[in-house]
Amino acid sequence: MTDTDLDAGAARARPPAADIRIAGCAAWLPPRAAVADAVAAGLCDQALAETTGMLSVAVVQDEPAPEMAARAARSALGRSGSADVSLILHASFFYQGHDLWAPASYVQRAAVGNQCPAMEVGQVSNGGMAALGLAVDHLRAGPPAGETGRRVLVTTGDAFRAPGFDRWRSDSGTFYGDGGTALVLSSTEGFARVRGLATVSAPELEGMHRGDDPFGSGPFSHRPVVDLDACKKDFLAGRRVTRVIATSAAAQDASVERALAEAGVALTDIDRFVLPHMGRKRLRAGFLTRFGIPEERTTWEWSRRVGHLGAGDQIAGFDRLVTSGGVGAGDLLLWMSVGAGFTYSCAVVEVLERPAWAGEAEPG
Ligand SMILES: CCC(=O)NCCNC(=O)CCNC(=O)[C@H](O)C(C)(C)COP(=O)(O)O
Repeated sequence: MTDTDLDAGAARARPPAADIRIAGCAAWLPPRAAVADAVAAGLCDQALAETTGMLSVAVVQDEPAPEMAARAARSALGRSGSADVSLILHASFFYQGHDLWAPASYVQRAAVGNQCPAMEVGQVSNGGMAALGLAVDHLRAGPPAGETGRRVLVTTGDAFRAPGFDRWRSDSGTFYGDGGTALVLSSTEGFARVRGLATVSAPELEGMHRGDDPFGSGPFSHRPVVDLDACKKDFLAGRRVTRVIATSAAAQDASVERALAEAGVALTDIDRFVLPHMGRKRLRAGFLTRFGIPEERTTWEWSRRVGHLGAGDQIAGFDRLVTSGGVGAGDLLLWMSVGAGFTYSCAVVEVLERPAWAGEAEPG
């Protein structure tokens, strides 16, 4: 794909979002493990810890990933005032607890108990935003005859457990946390609304997360622990990293431009930024410096204590801002996301009112 194609893609801005609302949100996060303790235990390198600026990550003991998602879903549905949904989308990207099984159906049985379609969305770290995009398109299609409106439940859930994953070293520059998140979207009512949303792909970068590995015969057939640095080293060996960064930046810029255009706002109109839970070096390189975003206008002070929740960073960050009372009526939020592939999503969310349950967040 050439930049020209990307430009053409950027030019094909979607029609303005119908009035798609956010009716509920929640996150279920386990207790935190301090980075300093991981360094002291030799699990994490001191120098890397310093460049990331991370202070802790959420580490689950026993709960499976889909159970954390179901707990968040029950909370979000309760906050939304109804368990009525016409579609369930569950996004994740690591092991969900069984080799061949339907985690979205687990979430549906455990948290909803209805018969609507329930399916999984896989777009690695962009999975939550990809599910949001599919939900918005589903809601824009309008309710079937005789119905006044529709609602969609989006959940995410990941637990980055050993031995297959090393939350400190599998993807250096990003420390991984465990947790579940949930978002309830509605075509009729809610405390916030999606003003714009865009996703742009750069498939020429997909090799970065497989490197020179041949396709395997089963999980972990090349190495016992995920090692994204090894794949990235192979991928970059045959390429100019400046070209890789330029391709990545062009697609990310297109997603931001399209979302802002759909919302009819400028970057300078944004009040708060909900960003991926990467370490500070990556956050600066990919977001803060590139887009001139002040750190204090982001969720960093909180996300540096949570870690990268797989597909759930943006929903978790939004939930944090709402439940902590950090946002109110009229605030414009920009949700920004990137996933291996690569795919880049961006959403403009306007807070219409502070919901009655806002301010429930526990400290930290
Ligand atoms: C695998 C989980 C996932 O989907 N993560 C999101 C995609 N990964 C990233 O954005 C990682 C950070 N960025 C990159 O790797 C860039 O593309 C670079 C520019 C290739 C190298 O960045 P660095 O390793 O130096 O931080």
